[in-house]
Amino acid sequence: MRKFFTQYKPYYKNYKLEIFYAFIGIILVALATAGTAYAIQPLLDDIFIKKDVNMLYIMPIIVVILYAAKGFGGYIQAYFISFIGQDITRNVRDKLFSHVLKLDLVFFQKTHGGELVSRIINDINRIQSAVSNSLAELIRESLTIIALVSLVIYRSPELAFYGLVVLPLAIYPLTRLAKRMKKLSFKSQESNSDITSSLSESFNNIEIIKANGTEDIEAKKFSTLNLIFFKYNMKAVKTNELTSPLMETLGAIAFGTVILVGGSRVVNGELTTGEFSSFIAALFMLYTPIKRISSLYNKMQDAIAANERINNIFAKTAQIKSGNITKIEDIKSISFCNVGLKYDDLEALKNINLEAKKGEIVALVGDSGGGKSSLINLLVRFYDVNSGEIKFNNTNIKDISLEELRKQISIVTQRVYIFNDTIAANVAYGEELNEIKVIEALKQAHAYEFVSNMKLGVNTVLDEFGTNLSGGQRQRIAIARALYKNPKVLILDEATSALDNKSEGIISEVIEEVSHNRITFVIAHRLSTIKNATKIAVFKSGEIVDIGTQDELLASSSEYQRLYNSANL
Ligand SMILES: Nc1ncnc2c1ncn2[C@@H]1O[C@H](COP(=O)(O)OP(=O)(O)OP(=O)(O)O)[C@@H](O)[C@H]1O
Repeated sequence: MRKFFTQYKPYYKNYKLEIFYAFIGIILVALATAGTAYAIQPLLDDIFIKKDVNMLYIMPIIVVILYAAKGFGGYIQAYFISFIGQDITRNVRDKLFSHVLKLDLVFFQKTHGGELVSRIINDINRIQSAVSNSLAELIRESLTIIALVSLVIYRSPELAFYGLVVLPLAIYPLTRLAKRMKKLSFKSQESNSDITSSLSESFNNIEIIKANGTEDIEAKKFSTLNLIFFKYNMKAVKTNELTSPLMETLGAIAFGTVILVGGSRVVNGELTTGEFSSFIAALFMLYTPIKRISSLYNKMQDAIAANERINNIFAKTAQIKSGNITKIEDIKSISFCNVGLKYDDLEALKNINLEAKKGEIVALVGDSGGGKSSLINLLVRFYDVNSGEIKFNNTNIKDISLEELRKQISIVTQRVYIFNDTIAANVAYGEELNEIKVIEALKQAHAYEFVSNMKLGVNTVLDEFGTNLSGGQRQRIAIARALYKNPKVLILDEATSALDNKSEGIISEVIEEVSHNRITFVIAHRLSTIKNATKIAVFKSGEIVDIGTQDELLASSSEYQRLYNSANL
């Protein structure tokens, strides 16, 4: 628990004023609570026994003041404490999201999106009450305990001893319960993120689920996870709720002893009824904050477990480090020199040697799994080479800053990413929006004709999946987006494979038209897309087996002939 608060201590520095106000609230509540117990003595002794009429008028006013002070204190404390908690979690959530976004692509491939959502939303929510409400309650209840214990001792040190002696006995079972709570909280949180993952997977794959009629199977899978979650939660409830009966039983033992000892003092006339009643009231009141603190301690375990999960993500760092070169004026050539790439144990690329010059279209072809996309992964540094090097002009790719590298490269993949925004905003994504430039890019991508026929033109709003466009149109919007930033390197990875012949023909034309002032890489299964490539690299099992123009390869490469013949079946 100390580790938890040490971690969040720096945040509290930003809330000095809020903490001050909250503290005033806390003190008001603690003093008013002890004051209420204190007031019982004059109430009984002065009004009921001594029949003091003045007190009859003073006491109601005192009671109202005490309760009003307690209510007001509670209100300002609740407001400022919530403010601190909400603001800290807002900051941590921002920090975690931007940290996650900067992690390597491999992290996202290995971590389920739903799990990340669960950590950023649910786990951080769990921390919220710990850094604010629970901490404040802890302080408030501790102060209340101090005030009430002082009163109890002041009333009768002997009775106080009998009333409080059982408390140390509670420490061992309470710490056992807390340990168990932490374990269960961890499991419940893991199980919660399994549920979120399962949900996001189902919604992302809804088409395939419906097409295969697997709704019931998916619902059953979900139900199993949901049941596990329920069981962990119930185990946690069972553990947490044990605190209360444990404390009540111990409290009752203490109470019984006090009645026995204190009662006989009253009978003997050593203690007034008022003093005894005030003592009993304070003792009663004392057990409530003690009970609350022990259950708070259990709740804190939930936050500590959530915090560990969050810290696990904060501890992850990107392995792909940015270089120092922040500006590349021109890219005249890109060369792969003896490049090798491994994904864990799988050797995806071996001894790759390839050069692409400005103005060239370099096509990458070969069987599925041959390593073409892996080469592109290296070019945008989604992964780093395991051997050899990639050079931009004469500079190692690792020396260029990631921001600059990715600014100079545009990539169009088979899957088109559309944002729920206007066509113009989709084309200018990540750059400043300039309508003239948008239209220019759309024209280059042969997309302006259909866009200008739409009622709102470039201001037409697209939905997230671009469902109001055809496949070929979506693809051309993606190409326009790629061209908008006027990249020095253009990559088209299977950009034509989902298109009909006419759309594919248009895109082949586009590729040729836009390739003059840059380096273009094209991956295509349809060899017609790349017939005009300057050179074609033929991939097989992670190696380039042949390089040449279409005509050269048709004449000399058996692998290319095989691909060509099977593509033209
Ligand atoms: N992120 C990854 N993690 C682990 N293995 C991968 C990853 N990406 C690709 N692979 C593996 O590396 C090998 C090369 O894959 P790659 O995607 O580069 O082939 P490709 O030629 O682009 O195939 P396709 O034409 O089907 O897209 C394959 O065996 C593939 O399973």
